[in-house]
Amino acid sequence: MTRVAVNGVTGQMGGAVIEAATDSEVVVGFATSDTDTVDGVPVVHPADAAAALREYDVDAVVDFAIPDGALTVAEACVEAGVPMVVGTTGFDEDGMARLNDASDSIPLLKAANFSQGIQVLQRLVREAVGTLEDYDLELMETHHNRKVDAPSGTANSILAVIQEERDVEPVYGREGHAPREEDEIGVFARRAGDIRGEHELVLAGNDEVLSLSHRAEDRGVFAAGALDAATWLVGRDAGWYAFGDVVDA
Ligand SMILES: NC(=O)C1=CN([C@@H]2O[C@H](COP(=O)(O)OP(=O)(O)OC[C@H]3O[C@@H](n4cnc5c(N)ncnc54)[C@H](OP(=O)(O)O)[C@@H]3O)[C@@H](O)[C@H]2O)C=CC1
Ligand SMILES: O=C(O)C1=N[C@H](C(=O)O)C[C@H](O)C1
Repeated sequence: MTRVAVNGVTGQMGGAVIEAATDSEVVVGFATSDTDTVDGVPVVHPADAAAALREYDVDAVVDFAIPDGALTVAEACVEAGVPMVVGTTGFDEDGMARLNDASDSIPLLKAANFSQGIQVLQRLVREAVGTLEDYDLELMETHHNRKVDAPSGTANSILAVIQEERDVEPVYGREGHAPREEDEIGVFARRAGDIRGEHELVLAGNDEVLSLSHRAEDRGVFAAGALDAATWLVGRDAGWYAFGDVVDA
């Protein structure tokens, strides 16, 4: 059984990871709030993460927190020589560079979305955008009202795939007199209720519309994917890995 530490253990995804851990064992969690345990899992402050990784003999860290917290724990993973699965989204350029630096020393796998459906959606997006070359593109995502980053990490990763196929400029919402330019892609983020995560790419020609969409119905899908990634990552060489490496394995 993989011995896992969960960063962001007091959060929505932290709880989902504890619940999904049947083939692995969550032995410790990290969070800043003054909480001793979550579902029987001891909670340690991220500042003490390196010592805890050793004390609890952790095989891999699964992270769903905030960028600053993820970076603190990435540095602890480097210090303790423990692989890390990063699920947190919303890193800036400097944060991404620091994760990259960490991956020089430890195996680090980062994914904006740990569902298998999104992996397939990314392939379909590439094919559709590459084939329907002159169709207008619009990208939409919807999440729960507690999500802090926008657009979602998944929407940004879909946009990155699109931009590998086509030279389009994102326009983040429209207001007032805003006619559509030929080379633009509208990107829209909605926040409401407890929606787990919905993504849709619309490709519109003059007489037809193709819509590619995905809806996560339970956080357990992300938690299970991240735990699979953690088990897969143990024993790998230091480096940067993607969820596709796990799904294709
Ligand atoms: N890749 C994927 O498949 C998915 C990614 N996500 C991403 O995961 C992240 C978390 O989402 P969610 O669980 O909904 O968010 P929550 O707000 O519910 O949880 C965030 C957690 O981070 C903790 N935290 C805050 N500051 C720090 C810190 N400095 N160090 C360590 N932990 C800290 C919080 O606890 P405390 O305040 O006690 O420190 C809390 O436990 C988001 O970036 C989200 O986009 C979400 C779902 C799927
Ligand atoms: O915050 C969330 O909830 C989610 N975040 C990820 C993202 O930003 O893409 C993945 C998923 O959509 C849920």
